[in-house]
Amino acid sequence: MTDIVVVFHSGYGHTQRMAQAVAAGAGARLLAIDADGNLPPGGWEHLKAADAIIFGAPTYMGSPSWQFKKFADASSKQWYVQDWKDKLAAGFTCSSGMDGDKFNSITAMFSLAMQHGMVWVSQGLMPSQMRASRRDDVNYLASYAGAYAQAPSDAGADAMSPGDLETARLFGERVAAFAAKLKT
Ligand SMILES: Cc1cc2nc3c(=O)[nH]c(=O)nc-3n(C[C@H](O)[C@H](O)[C@H](O)COP(=O)(O)O)c2cc1C
Repeated sequence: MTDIVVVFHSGYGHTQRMAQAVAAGAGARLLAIDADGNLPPGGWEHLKAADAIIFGAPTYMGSPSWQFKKFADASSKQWYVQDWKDKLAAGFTCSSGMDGDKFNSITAMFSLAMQHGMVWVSQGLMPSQMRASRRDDVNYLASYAGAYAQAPSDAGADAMSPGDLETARLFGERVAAFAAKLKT
């Protein structure tokens, strides 16, 4: 049995819906970074025990939200003792723009994972980029390094693209499949 944690921040609920979809696919537990950038009690212990940690944050001003960055900086304690070394890592983000500099958020998560000596899992889905492709197709945003979602800035979290949420679920499944392989 693998132990996978989705640790994420969400200001307005969009990334939270993504996190729920990733967790559903991975069979993971959710660990929310709060509005002050802190984990709930026991959060660091959960991360230490995990086989895989999936990072999630909204893209704000071209990078992960400051709350996620506070969490990342706080993980320097774990870095000192290499608590997360050889765990699987992966990342996802949501923003309003079709691009919106989401890649910068994923690379911030990638760099965090590399500093911790983790092993990065890519998105692993082919992009939906044909003329016949539709917005609600899986991986319509054509990401490779992590999972993307996009939600118009005047739309609530309830109006997210079903294709983006399915992309997130499949992404979680992929991380879980690798975690299971490493356990055998
Ligand atoms: C402070 C702030 C900065 C933002 N910067 C960006 C940005 O750089 N690119 C973008 O596409 N969307 C940007 N957005 C839009 C959010 O990424 C988008 O609304 C996202 O769905 C929010 O996720 P959340 O509900 O999990 O907080 C920004 C929103 C806020 C509040």
